[in-house]
Amino acid sequence: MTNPSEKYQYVSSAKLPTKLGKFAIHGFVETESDQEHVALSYGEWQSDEVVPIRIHSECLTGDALFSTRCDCGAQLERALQNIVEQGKGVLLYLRQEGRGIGLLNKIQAYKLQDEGMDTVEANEHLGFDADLRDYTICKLMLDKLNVKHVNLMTNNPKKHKALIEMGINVVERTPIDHGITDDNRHYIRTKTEKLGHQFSEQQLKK
Ligand SMILES: Nc1nc2c(ncn2[C@@H]2O[C@H](COP(=O)(O)OP(=O)(O)OP(=O)(O)O)[C@@H](O)[C@H]2O)c(=O)[nH]1
Ligand SMILES: [Zn+2]
Repeated sequence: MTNPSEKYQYVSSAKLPTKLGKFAIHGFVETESDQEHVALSYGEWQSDEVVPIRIHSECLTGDALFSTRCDCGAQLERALQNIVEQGKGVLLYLRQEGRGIGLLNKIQAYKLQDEGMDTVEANEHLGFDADLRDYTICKLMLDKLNVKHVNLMTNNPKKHKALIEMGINVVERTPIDHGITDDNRHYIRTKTEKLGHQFSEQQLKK
């Protein structure tokens, strides 16, 4: 098995003041593809402390353009707020747009959804698996930030499993069920029924 540190490199860090608080930003690159990823960190910790973390997959439409087709923008904001409220934490922002199919393919998938398919059917119609994401780089990012024990903010059991397999101690999982709207209720139900995300019926009815 290839050592993750040969596939990915840490590049640099800088201050990142935001409207939510004063973070630092850390840049990483996949050496073969030149794909760039970033981590945001807030506060300080020792390696034996449990650190709240969010692994967030890029969603240009939701994160930056206020789309309510999905819950990404609300989850991103809530995760950063949680980190600031707890005084420490890390956001791994992975450039895996469209669950790994890329932005323009995601827009093609959206069109198919406008015509009646769900997110999984649309991906498959375009010739992709439902979810192409790879979380290997998280290990290098967390090692670099001295994080070994985490409280993971997610509803996605695949992220939980991936961290455990790479030797990260997932002490706790915090659900992140913000941003459910009438526009994305069907999208979230598909995630629950076909991709294994953990939303309760009560959350889906909100
Ligand atoms: N292919 C595809 N990707 C989508 C679609 N809607 C959102 N995405 C992408 O889905 C990714 C977010 O994944 P989600 O399944 O919403 O959530 P998650 O990251 O698995 O789980 P959480 O940690 O609970 O948020 C982002 O990369 C989005 O760009 C869609 O309709 N089709
Ligand atoms: Zn999204």
